[in-house]
Amino acid sequence: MSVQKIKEDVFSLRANDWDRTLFDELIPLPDGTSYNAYVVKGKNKIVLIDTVDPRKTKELIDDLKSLDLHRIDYIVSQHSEQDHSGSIPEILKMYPMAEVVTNKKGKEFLTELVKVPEDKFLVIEDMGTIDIGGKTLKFIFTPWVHWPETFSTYLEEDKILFTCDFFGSHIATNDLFATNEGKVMEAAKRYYSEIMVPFRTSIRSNLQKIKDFDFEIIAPSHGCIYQNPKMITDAYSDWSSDDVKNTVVIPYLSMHGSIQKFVDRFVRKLQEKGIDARPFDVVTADIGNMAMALIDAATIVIASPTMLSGVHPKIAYVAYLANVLRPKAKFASVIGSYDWGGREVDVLSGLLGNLKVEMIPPVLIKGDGREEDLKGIDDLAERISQKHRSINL
Ligand SMILES: Cc1cc2nc3c(=O)[nH]c(=O)nc-3n(C[C@H](O)[C@H](O)[C@H](O)COP(=O)(O)O)c2cc1C
Repeated sequence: MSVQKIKEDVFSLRANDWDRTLFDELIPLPDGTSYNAYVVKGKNKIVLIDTVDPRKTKELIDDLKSLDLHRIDYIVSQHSEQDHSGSIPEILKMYPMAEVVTNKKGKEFLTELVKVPEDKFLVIEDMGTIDIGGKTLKFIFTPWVHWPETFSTYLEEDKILFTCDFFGSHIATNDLFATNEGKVMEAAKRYYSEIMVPFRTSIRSNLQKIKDFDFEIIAPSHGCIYQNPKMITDAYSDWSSDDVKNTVVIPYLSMHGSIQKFVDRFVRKLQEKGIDARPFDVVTADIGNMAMALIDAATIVIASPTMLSGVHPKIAYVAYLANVLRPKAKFASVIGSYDWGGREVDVLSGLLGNLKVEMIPPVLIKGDGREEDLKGIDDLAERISQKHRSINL
């Protein structure tokens, strides 16, 4: 953890989690992640914006000590999830006079999740302000990025927008700012692909809402700070739009090589048609890479052997994940291999009920197929190509 100055009397207190390998016990973290708290010193009051994951509380406490803060008046909790709120009880022990600033919903969550006592809260309204002496905090409710209570804080005089999870990225780094743009945007996309992707509608309305504010810096509570906020707001506009790319994501699995053979052929046929084919062997793939590819793929094709009348359980897991992430794909299909029969397509269709996709007829092949059966794979690639052209891809 380290204290870094952002502007006069505004500090970043970042706890890098270099060694964390999984987020939410789900998405791999090739570059770790971070939990960022911020201190804003006004002439009259001192504010801590967000805290850190409980496993990093000691680092936050050391940073606060190094800043030699004799008091904290407000702990602004923009998001009640434990990786940002988990240290609040310990910080309250250090600074018992501090009030926990949050909205009504945040108060409910913090009471339940981290047991903040009832008398510690200062409940704010949307667009409410707090004057801390020469600096003004304005609270902008940005719900459902990704919980219902989430809000952002605009520091008017310094033109900084603190956004907590909104615009976050999974990266542990010593760079205060997003200077390594390629790396940070990849980390932001990985973050978006799990946390934000189901909330496209809320993201769009929150992007509209924050447009009214003249901010020069976005300071999220994961990853780097953006000195060029347009870089990340433009990416969010693109990711949350209805636009899809000329991409087919193909989660697949093969026990004896049949599906592997079909997928290899399918990928080649798609590539010949200029389509970006993205196969993911679900047994070995980084599921985060697959989630990132799902953000804006036009089509998903799931390829599985029939197993016990349905699909392989590892494919069922990925189908379930795609269904809850609700990516904006327009088309879907299935490639299957079987020996005696089953309900593979029905099972997969049942797992993908959330997706607003047009189903393209599946290709089911016995065993590893004969040459005439494999033509079905080529036909599927051609149908997908036609569908993509029909939406101008
Ligand atoms: C545990 C297990 C269960 C299976 N259940 C079915 C089934 O219910 N129906 C069927 O037609 N084939 C079933 N199969 C056969 C496979 O679907 C078939 O061999 C397929 O071609 C395997 O594809 P792969 O070579 O890509 O692994 C089963 C195979 C295994 C190993």
